Amino acid sequence: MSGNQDMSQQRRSQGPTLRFTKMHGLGNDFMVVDAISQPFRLRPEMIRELANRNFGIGFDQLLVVEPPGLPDVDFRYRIFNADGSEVEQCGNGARCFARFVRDQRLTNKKVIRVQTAKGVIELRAGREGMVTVNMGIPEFNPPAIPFAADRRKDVYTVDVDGQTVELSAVSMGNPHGVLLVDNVDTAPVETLGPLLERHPRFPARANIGFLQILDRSHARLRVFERGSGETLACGSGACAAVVVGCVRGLLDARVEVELRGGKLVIEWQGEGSPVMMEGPATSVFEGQLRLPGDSGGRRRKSGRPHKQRS
Ligand SMILES: N[C@@H](CCC[C@H](N)C(=O)O)C(=O)O
Repeated sequence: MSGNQDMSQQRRSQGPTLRFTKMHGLGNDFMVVDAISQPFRLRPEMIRELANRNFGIGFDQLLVVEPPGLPDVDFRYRIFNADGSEVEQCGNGARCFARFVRDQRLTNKKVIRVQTAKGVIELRAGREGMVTVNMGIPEFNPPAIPFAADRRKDVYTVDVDGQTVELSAVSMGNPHGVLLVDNVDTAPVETLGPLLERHPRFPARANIGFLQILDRSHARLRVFERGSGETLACGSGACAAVVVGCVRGLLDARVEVELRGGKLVIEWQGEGSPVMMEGPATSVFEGQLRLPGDSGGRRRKSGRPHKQRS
């Protein structure tokens, strides 16, 4: 067999090539895949391998762009956590999604409607890489979050690890628990975060936010994300935290939220209104990888720096 034949046989057994873009919103990082112009299907164990920061590409979430399944919608937006679980919402990802579909010329619209697992959200591309997302109306009804409680309350007491903590629960399309803390730098994110993420009162698990209020329009936040661990920023977590702060009478309608990776502006006019989130979306590089022909073996990856467009 010649060297060329040898190589092409090896390529076939290694499977197809997948193009992707690495992006982030305030350090919450993503692998973004266009599943409109290339075939795409990954099993959870392969997503876990790709998310691995040592042996894979490394990301908090995988975002997949698909054709819409509804009228009057531009795309379908699918989100997978680093642990391979598919979820309903990702705010920082939504801003990157808007930038990606415009950079890749999948649309030239400035206002983009996307179908998520929990309804339609609207993304508005602004200047200098900024994107505003209408994140929808928050849901406080316990079964809809889902959170185990016999009636809705602004604050619940939860027993965890031999102690009682107070938290608020809300869905931004995905489930969130929010705890008020005096200082995010010393908050027990690494210890309470994973315990509350998997607490039996959150039957679908939850993202756990630790909120420090500075004044009525400024807050700091750290989030231990369901299925990904603590991230540098969580967009839906920032929305959940502001909504909780408003409901508890501690925050005004427009709040600047400082996360470990940077700042988001969140606006909420109160019950029955949608939450608006504004922040940046950044492309880091484009790459391609060869998927294994059969299952989850190691893969080669290559990347080239991405030219930023604002
Ligand atoms: N980083 C995201 C949230 C991603 C999904 C989340 N981990 C979940 O499981 O619900 C954001 O910016 O909102």
